[in-house]
Amino acid sequence: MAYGDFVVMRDLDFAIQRGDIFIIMGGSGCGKSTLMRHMIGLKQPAAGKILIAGQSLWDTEGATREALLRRLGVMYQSGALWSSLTLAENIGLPLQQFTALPSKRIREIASYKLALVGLAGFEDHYPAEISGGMQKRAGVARAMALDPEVLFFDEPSAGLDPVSARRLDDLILELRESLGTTMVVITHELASLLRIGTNAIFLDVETRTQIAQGAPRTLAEHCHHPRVQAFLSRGTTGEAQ
Ligand SMILES: Nc1ncnc2c1ncn2[C@@H]1O[C@H](COP(=O)(O)OP(=O)(O)OP(=O)(O)O)[C@@H](O)[C@H]1O
Repeated sequence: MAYGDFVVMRDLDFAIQRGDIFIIMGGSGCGKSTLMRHMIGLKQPAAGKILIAGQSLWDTEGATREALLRRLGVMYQSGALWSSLTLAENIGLPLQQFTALPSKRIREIASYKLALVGLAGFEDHYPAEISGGMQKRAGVARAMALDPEVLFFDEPSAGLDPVSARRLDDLILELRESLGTTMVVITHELASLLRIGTNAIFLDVETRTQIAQGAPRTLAEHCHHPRVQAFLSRGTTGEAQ
């Protein structure tokens, strides 16, 4: 992965299995967001391939590429909600854009998605009328609008109090359990990543490559690399920020 001549990371090689809660770990500026941008089709790798269900994302185009990208959903830090739209309208927007469903059906799907994230009855609220934790959950509902097989989260609990952050983790676990959605999560939150992560990679800013791979709890116990250990054994509020 590179920006011009600046190589952010090289020799990355990992696989995410269906149903994984896959954590992208590493210190500030190592390239976590950049990696996510590559995986969701926003940035092309300088070298190498990203395969989704065996198809190379950056070697496809047109309808094939669109179909691949439709399998992915993204929940950004802010939840990326439009403040001038109600929650139901926010969730309906991708459905309006990408399907030919009638508006009554779109409204029903929006209600269903809101119920999934514990926001039944909040269809006609505006984002500013609900709490930060609820906004994040509405953001998850929006990311789920088109029933993605893989859901990406960039620092989902940033800015949340510990109780709301834990509820968001519970939601990630529940959705994985009930819908089988694969989750890819960038997070610094140690308690969270140890609790929910089933697999992970650690990106090392010094060597500019991955230096550990595996379940976070296993890495915490068995990985002896000093920088991985330092990351996984710090207090719950991170020095690695
Ligand atoms: N658009 C860009 N152009 C040039 N360099 C960039 C660009 N975006 C990020 N970088 C650089 O690439 C490196 C990786 O950045 P990135 O944001 O992916 O890291 P990160 O691990 O997500 O960081 P953080 O944990 O602070 O969010 C950094 O050195 C950053 O300055």
